Amino acid sequence: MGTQTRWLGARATAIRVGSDWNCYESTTTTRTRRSFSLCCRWSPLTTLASSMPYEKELAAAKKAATLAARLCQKVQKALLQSDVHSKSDKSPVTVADYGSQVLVSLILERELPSELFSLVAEEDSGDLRKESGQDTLKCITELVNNTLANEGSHSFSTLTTDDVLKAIDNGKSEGGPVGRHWVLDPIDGTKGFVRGDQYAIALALLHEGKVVLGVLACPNLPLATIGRNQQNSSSNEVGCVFFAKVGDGTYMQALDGSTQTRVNVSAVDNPEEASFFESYEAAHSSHDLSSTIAEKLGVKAPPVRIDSQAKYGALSRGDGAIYLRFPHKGYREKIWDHAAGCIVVSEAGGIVSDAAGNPLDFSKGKFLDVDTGIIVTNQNLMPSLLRAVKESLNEKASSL
Ligand SMILES: Nc1ncnc2c1ncn2[C@@H]1O[C@H](COP(=O)(O)OS(=O)(=O)O)[C@@H](OP(=O)(O)O)[C@H]1O
Ligand SMILES: [Mg+2]
Repeated sequence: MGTQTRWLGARATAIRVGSDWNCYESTTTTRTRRSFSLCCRWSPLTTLASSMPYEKELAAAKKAATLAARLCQKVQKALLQSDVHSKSDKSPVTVADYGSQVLVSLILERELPSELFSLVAEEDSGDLRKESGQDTLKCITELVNNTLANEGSHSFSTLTTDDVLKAIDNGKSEGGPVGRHWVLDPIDGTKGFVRGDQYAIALALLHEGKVVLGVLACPNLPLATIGRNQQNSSSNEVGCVFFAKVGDGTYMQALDGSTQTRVNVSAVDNPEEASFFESYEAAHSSHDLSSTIAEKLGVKAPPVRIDSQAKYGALSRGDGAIYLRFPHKGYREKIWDHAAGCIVVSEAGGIVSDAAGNPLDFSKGKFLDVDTGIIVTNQNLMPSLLRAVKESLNEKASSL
């Protein structure tokens, strides 16, 4: 099928590529692509479905994150200490972090060919371009080629090391308030990944500074539940994908592709019945402060500590009702550590805010300017949680 064009008036053009109609709005300064749904009166129903807002983008993001998760699973199984390299900030980074970023970058570009592609991602190719990085680069290239071949992605010819470097460097975008930007943490919770614990492939799309879709692939997260009720669960199956797009709710399915189920945050309104998540690593979030807040609020259960945005996924399906994150002074949160988790929780009915109750602002580039910390809970508990946070922070400040 060829490309067809229809003029919709002075400012808009609908272009059909294959079976999809897309709407392009022209202004004097920009030409932005918009999803095209009910206004497309001549579209057949099948076309209408595929042009629902962000539908194609969500399908591409799920495909990319799932394939990246396969690669990560393979590496985590085989992980030996010698596979762990050190970035300049000394955090462990493995071939899987890079490999995951390559796959997501290639798949998004391949699946959404008409997009102006912008990706804000955690890894860069600097270390791999050095003499000392050549063996790692070869290893990543082989890993990505094997993953693509095993998953039957015949549409990719064998990648060279240069293709791999280019795909990694696709992630150099700075983001910002204008246009569309994909946001990727190829392995969120690298320390958990290296430890054999929880991690996530976290992918989100920003449109005009707002998160409009998010996918969290959590290869080690139990399908049933984690935390307080885990011991009652009958299934040992692990591997979940959470996904959400704006206005459409949050869904979860097994990483191996079971039917999707809609999920909702816990409706608990009594803090005594609530449990809370926090970072596994005390260096990433003050466990002391969380425990003061939880005590003030009346939470009885001990904290559930898991790595990565798997915390947002677990909270979106009601495994726990609260997530507290208080990084130590001077740390600046990155958008890729929260964008996907944020929409997964908010579309499931939860609230994500900074410690002062302000929504997170993803429009400022790579960093989030958060006031003190990030708190997540349901609508019922948020007012009392905000009070407990405020009191605890005041007490902490006056004790210094
Ligand atoms: N000092 C400090 N303070 C706060 N946060 C930090 C800090 N250092 C790192 N990070 C970021 O934390 C990401 C890991 O997520 P979590 O903190 O939720 O998980 S963990 O339990 O601590 O592993 C982790 O994500 P990845 O780097 O993708 O693993 C970091 O972006
Ligand atoms: Mg991260």
